[in-house]
Amino acid sequence: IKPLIILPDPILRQVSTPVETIDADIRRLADDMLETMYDAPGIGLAAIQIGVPRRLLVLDVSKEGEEKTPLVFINPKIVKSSEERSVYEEGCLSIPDYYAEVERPAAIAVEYLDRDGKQQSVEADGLLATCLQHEIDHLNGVLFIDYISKLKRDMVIRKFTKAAKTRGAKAI
Ligand SMILES: O=C(O)C[C@@H](Cc1ccccc1)[C@H](O)SCc1ccccc1
Ligand SMILES: [Zn+2]
Repeated sequence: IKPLIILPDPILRQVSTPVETIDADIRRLADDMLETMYDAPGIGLAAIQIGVPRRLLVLDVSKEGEEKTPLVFINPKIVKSSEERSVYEEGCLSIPDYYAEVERPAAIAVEYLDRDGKQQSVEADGLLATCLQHEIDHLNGVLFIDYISKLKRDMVIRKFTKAAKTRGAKAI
């Protein structure tokens, strides 16, 4: 289980670089990310959220009590987005306990490499489409609070900046 990077850490704003070779190290990183995600608990996690600026994300949108379906997306690319849009109340493991409604394309097509380095493509809608777009945003240094009003975003950043100071103080 790896420590999560929390707002306002500037690492979250980095653009992650493509994965060159899919080897045992990348597969171990993906497994570490899945373990960290399940522990949070969350339904998605991008490598940057544990401080690794690589274009790799994991997700599992299976429901409670259902068979787990962990998915690994390497160098994902959105190749199609529907005109139709949907709204979800989103959260983020890097912005704990803050939720806001975000509107995104309702359906997308994504091309990516799987954990064996095999080229894959998937058509997604519903929560999978929302989660995939949320995670791919992370790979580009974009956070879901970038879709809310500037007023609200500045309030959230101010709140987390203050908390970071007190957290730092406590550490001392
Ligand atoms: O990337 C993350 O921080 C994990 C996100 C993924 C996510 C955000 C919004 C909508 C869907 C997925 C979540 O914090 S995981 C926690 C969670 C679980 C169910 C629904 C919403 C958020
Ligand atoms: Zn997030």
